[in-house]
Amino acid sequence: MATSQLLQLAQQIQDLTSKIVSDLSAHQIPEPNFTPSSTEIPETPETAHLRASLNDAATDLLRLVNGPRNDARNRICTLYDIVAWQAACEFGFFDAVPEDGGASISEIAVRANVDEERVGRFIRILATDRIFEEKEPGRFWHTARSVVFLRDRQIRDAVHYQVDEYFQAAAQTATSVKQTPDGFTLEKNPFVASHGAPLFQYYKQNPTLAARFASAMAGIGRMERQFDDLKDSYAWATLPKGKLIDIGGGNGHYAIALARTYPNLEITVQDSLEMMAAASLQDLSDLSGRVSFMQHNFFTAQPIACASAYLLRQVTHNWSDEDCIRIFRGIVPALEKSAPGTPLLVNDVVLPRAGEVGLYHERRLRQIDIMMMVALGAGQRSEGQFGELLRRADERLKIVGIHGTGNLSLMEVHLVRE
Ligand SMILES: C[S@@+](CC[C@H](N)C(=O)[O-])C[C@H]1O[C@@H](n2cnc3c(N)ncnc32)[C@H](O)[C@@H]1O
Repeated sequence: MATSQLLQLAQQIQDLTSKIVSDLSAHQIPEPNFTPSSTEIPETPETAHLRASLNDAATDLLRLVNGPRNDARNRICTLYDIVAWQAACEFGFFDAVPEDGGASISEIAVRANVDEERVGRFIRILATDRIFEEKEPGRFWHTARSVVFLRDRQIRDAVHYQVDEYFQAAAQTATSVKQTPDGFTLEKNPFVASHGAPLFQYYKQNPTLAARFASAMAGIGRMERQFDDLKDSYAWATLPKGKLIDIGGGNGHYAIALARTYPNLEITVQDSLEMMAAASLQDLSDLSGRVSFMQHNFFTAQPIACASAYLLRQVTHNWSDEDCIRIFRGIVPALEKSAPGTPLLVNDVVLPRAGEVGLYHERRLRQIDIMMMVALGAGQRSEGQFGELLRRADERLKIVGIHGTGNLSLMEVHLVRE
């Protein structure tokens, strides 16, 4: 066993990498590489766990070897990596390079409608992160790390909305903290300081950006294994007859995926008029009407009673405690009219206690917590905080189970009647 901490970390990296390689080999899956034809390591709970441990070990090794000053220099300059991402998304660099065969800076500049000088600078910093490769001077090819954004619009949108409206908002954070000594709210937060309106109102005013946001939500879900986690974390196939109501379901991408996986499910997706417009662009002909859409404001009483279940996916983290209480209360009358034990399923991050999970995993959860603070003056919550909000909404609302193994948990809440 290695005696130095650096060698111990290197040994952990060796052991974890050997496990990954042997698992790939056992399943006859090729190792990933940087070429566009490379496949990714499949997303399973086991690979997610190995990856998190490897990230913890490799990042600690780099932190120690780089040292605090060198590491700080690298970190503060990631801001300029984001600037290059912003240009690449905004001006379509990913589409400007064909999948087979490269493109010169001048060709990319024409397609992107940006001058060659700036295109070259932006694309060269991306290439230092293996996003594009300059195989010949002035000529770039896709890599595995760039071609994904050419092939997958939703994944690109997931990057684009972050480096655009969210990045602008994030820059206002410290200023906004000084202006709000009592804390952030939906009306007073960095996003509002930057864009002049709360997030969902801003999207109401900008339908194109609203459609990009809906597409980004689907993309983010597929950047992790969120659908698989949702699919596997509840016995959807055994839900009794009746509608599953996906409250704040966006353009219905999760409802559609669930309905395609579970032929027993009939789902109504509720959201704003703008999201209904984005939803109507999708081809649902294979679902025989099992997914329907209705406009509904979740701050008003739930209009569908006697459902098989109610789902709130990635909704609560957008709202303050008081607003979450209003959302929960809106569902209570419908739960009262539904069969006893009808679940309210809250699918969101449940923050871990200190030391409960590795730093890599906790950091990813806390990044979203800060994102919610910046964008909505809201945040993620622990199990205790959720329990307290539910109790304040209605004493009878109780968490009866917490399911799932991924970043998001599925809390099963019942209206417990004596
Ligand atoms: C973070 S997104 C989550 C969407 C979807 N559930 C998912 O998991 O991808 C939050 C959703 O809440 C919707 N929303 C915001 N305010 C709402 C309201 N008052 N009534 C209904 N939906 C609302 C937004 O339009 C958005 O689609």
